Amino acid sequence: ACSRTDASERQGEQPDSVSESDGGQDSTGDNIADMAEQSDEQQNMTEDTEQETEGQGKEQQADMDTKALVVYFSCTGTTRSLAEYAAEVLGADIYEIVAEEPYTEEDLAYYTGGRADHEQDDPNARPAIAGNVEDMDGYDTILIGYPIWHGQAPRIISTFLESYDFSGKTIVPFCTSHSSGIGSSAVDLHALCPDSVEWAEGMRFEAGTSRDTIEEWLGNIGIK
Ligand SMILES: Cc1cc2nc3c(=O)[nH]c(=O)nc-3n(C[C@H](O)[C@H](O)[C@H](O)COP(=O)(O)O)c2cc1C
Repeated sequence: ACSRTDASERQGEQPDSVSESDGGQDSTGDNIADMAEQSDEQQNMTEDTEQETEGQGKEQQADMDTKALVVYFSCTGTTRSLAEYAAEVLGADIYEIVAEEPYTEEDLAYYTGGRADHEQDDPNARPAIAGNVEDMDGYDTILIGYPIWHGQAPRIISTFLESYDFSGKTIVPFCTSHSSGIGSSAVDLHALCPDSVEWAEGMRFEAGTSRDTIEEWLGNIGIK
């Protein structure tokens, strides 16, 4: 399931539409070294666009300066698809949270007293992450996607949120689940970040949610 090998193998399997988006090919935790290069490209594009729209109002200009990063954790690919759609729609970079110790199928079998069950039972569990986001300062909007595990975000999301300084940034949580709603899973993450973080309301999607639905959601919450 969630292994590093799987993650690197997957790179070759991604649809063309994903590799066209800025940073869409960065699906592994280890493989974001070229993000800085991509961000330069994106910066140039932003400047060009700004010149074209000069005089159309400051508010619009402010929107264009926003740089988003789509972060996700996904063991069986459900959340990944949605994260890829979001990155595509926003032209954003994408970063996969990869566990240092990959989750095996056995680890993920819930209600068996396995690894995932244990972690979710312990609010202080902080599974280690392999790799990191190199230039978190360069992003002002962070989308974070996760599967619901026993009504909550997987504890590795807590590890991620405690690993960076998100002061002054906007965080947009979204999740997938078998049937549960988002519940308190997103709001429970707020305490892990500084008060100056602006949290968007979290959103739960079902497996197989379309790109159009993701695009509509991003429009509705005003980040697209
Ligand atoms: C350990 C574990 C706990 C889960 N707990 C719930 C749950 O409480 N409610 C629910 O609807 N689905 C639950 N699921 C199902 C996942 O939320 C769902 O399959 C999700 O879409 C998987 O996302 P992924 O493919 O991106 O990993 C759980 C799955 C695992 C592995």
